[in-house]
Amino acid sequence: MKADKTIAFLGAGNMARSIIGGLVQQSYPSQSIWATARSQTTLDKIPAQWQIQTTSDNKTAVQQANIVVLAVKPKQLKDVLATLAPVIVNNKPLLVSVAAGIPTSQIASWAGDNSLAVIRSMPNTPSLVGKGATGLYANKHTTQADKDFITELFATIGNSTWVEDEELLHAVTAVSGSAPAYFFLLLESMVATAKKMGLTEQDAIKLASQTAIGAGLMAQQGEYTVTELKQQIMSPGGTTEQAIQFFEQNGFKSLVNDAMEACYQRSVEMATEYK
Ligand SMILES: NC(=O)C1=CN([C@@H]2O[C@H](COP(=O)(O)OP(=O)(O)OC[C@H]3O[C@@H](n4cnc5c(N)ncnc54)[C@H](O)[C@@H]3O)[C@@H](O)[C@H]2O)C=CC1
Ligand SMILES: O=C(O)[C@@H]1CCC=N1
Repeated sequence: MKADKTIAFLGAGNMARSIIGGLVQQSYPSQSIWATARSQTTLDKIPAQWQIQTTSDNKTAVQQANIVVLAVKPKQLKDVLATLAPVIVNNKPLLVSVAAGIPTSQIASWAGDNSLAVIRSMPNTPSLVGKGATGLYANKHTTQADKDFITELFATIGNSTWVEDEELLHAVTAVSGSAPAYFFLLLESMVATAKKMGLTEQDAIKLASQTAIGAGLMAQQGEYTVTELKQQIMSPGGTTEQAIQFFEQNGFKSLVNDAMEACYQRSVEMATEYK
């Protein structure tokens, strides 16, 4: 990609570090990446070999930036933007929020100008290993060039999906933003049982995580539906059938549905919680 823009990440926490790590590994010029945090302890978690620019002063980072990635917690965003409003209104960087729930209109308003270009994203932590899945929405003040750059940016760390209706980002949060944790929960449970069955933790993780990667790749190929892929493993009278029947008869699908609905509803709530 044309790496000609300076990007400032405000809030160098888990999500920002996942995206930055992905960008650095894909050779985005490290001198064009800034990351901020209030404490030095947080900044120290950024690997020194990334050689990016760090500061505890958001204003210093924003002043250099063409793109400002808002990566603090949703409840911190209002105060962060209020303090930076004068420099944002003056420099008009493209704002890219990763914050769950908070609408683009709210972000522009907190930043002091309703006509600011704001892109709202919902990435996920596998961005760190180049396998991120990101949902994107652009407000009407964003140019096609802004959208193209952000598409390319997220393409360096995985794939991305634009939605035309901002409300759909709540669903993206339930399907991919929060979802690595669902798979980690499943792996955690599988590894615990594998250990009871006699495997070492290391072998169990090696087997189960490779299985997760393989299943994901097959689903992504799209040659068969996920239902067909599931059925291909279920030999009649065999072992898989026992496990799948147990899952399905004991409410697995409704459990997944209810968990995702809870995630979605929390995202909706967060849209108004921090006004
Ligand atoms: N963790 C995840 O998997 C995902 C997180 N998100 C969103 O990313 C955002 C950040 O989440 P995490 O990285 O998980 O949280 P985090 O707590 O790891 O990171 C937030 C960082 O912001 C820093 N910070 C707090 N106040 C600040 C200020 N005034 N100026 C500069 N830095 C400040 C904190 O030191 C902290 O390191 C949230 O808005 C969340 O909704 C979105 C998608 C996935
Ligand atoms: O749990 C959260 O609120 C954030 C948003 C998506 C993933 N983590």
